[in-house]
Amino acid sequence: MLKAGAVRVAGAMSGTSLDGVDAAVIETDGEAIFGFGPSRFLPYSADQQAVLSAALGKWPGEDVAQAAEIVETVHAQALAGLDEVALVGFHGQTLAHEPRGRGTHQIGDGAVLAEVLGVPVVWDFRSTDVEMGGEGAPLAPFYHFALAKWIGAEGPLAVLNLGGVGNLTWIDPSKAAPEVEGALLAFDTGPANAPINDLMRARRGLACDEDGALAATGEVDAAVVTDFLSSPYFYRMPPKSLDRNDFRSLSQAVSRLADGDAAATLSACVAASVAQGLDQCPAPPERLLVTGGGRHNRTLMAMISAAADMPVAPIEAVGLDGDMLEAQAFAFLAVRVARGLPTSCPGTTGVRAAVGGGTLSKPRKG
Ligand SMILES: Nc1ncnc2c1ncn2[C@@H]1O[C@H](COP(=O)(O)OP(=O)(O)OP(=O)(O)O)[C@@H](O)[C@H]1O
Ligand SMILES: CC(=O)N[C@H]1[C@@H]2OC[C@@H](O2)[C@@H](O)[C@@H]1O[C@H](C)C(=O)O
Repeated sequence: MLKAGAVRVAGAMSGTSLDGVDAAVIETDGEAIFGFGPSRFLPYSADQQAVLSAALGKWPGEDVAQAAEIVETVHAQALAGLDEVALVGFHGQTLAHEPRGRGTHQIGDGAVLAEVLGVPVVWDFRSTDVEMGGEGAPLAPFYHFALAKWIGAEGPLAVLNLGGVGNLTWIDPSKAAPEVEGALLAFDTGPANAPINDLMRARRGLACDEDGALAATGEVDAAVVTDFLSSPYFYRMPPKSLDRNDFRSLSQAVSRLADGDAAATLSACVAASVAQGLDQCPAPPERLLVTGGGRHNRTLMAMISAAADMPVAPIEAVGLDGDMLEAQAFAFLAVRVARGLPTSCPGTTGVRAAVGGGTLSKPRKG
């Protein structure tokens, strides 16, 4: 039985690591969470990944039709039959992100998906925020706020997502709503899995440093970490956001290192940027809960625990699913858009005022 006011809604996310599509169902009214439904991960094939990878960095007007079709098809497959839902939140695939320049570009047409699934779809979540002077990212923080309430947190806590890029949300759960001043501060911490994956692909032909096994064998080159931390990005006050391939020079910086040392050094850079991010929080969080694929990397997690001055744990410690959090977030945000509630605010994206992004596309009848 659905709680009064709640809807069953699916969300889907194709992240910056280009591994595939996460899809998950939750029950929510866009403010509180009432329950979690089924979830599914559908990987891209190597050929599909190659097409998506080649499309990275492209902007509207450039030919990305083949990549967009892949994104729409794999999402349709991941969402079809997942559960009976009233609404879908569809993030799409980010190809390029330059909020202070050319904007933000996600591919995948929500109107097409609405027709295929026969369900209303909310999509294009980031453009309005950027048009209103915001970073357009991160957007999961409003969901993190609802999760903090769900787990009954009382003091400030932080959620770290280790995807292709890392992002951190500081939450004061004593506030009444996410858009209230002082409830949230959120920003991208720096590169996370993307440079590690790129190294593994180039040196070993592998998708990632499984469990951090390679990094565990290496020595950290401290000079590379120090140089990385001197980037102006780390001195910018949050909110702030990154494109997947910002910090491309980091790959160059480890090119002369042996494989294990390079993996250890990249992981240490990620941990150092997380520590830097924690220092930019308004007050020390009581704990750091880690979500996203990087929490499976034991070496990276150990480095983050050593660098952070607080308990660090995968988000499973509070009964949540760290592999599906972002898909759930876009389900939650879809309901907020449908209800006309904001999805970002000055504390999460630097937008001028709280704003709701997203386009609602309904399937044609008949
Ligand atoms: N067992 C593992 N060991 C090491 N790394 C892992 C493991 N499992 C997943 N990962 C890393 O997590 C990545 C996937 O994480 P996730 O799905 O959170 O990223 P994403 O959603 O694509 O990115 P983003 O949050 O930036 O959009 C993989 O590409 C890999 O680097
Ligand atoms: C532009 C874009 O797609 N950014 C992603 C990316 O992946 C992680 C980090 O960079 C975060 O800012 C964001 O995704 C999550 C889901 C967010 O918006 O909260």
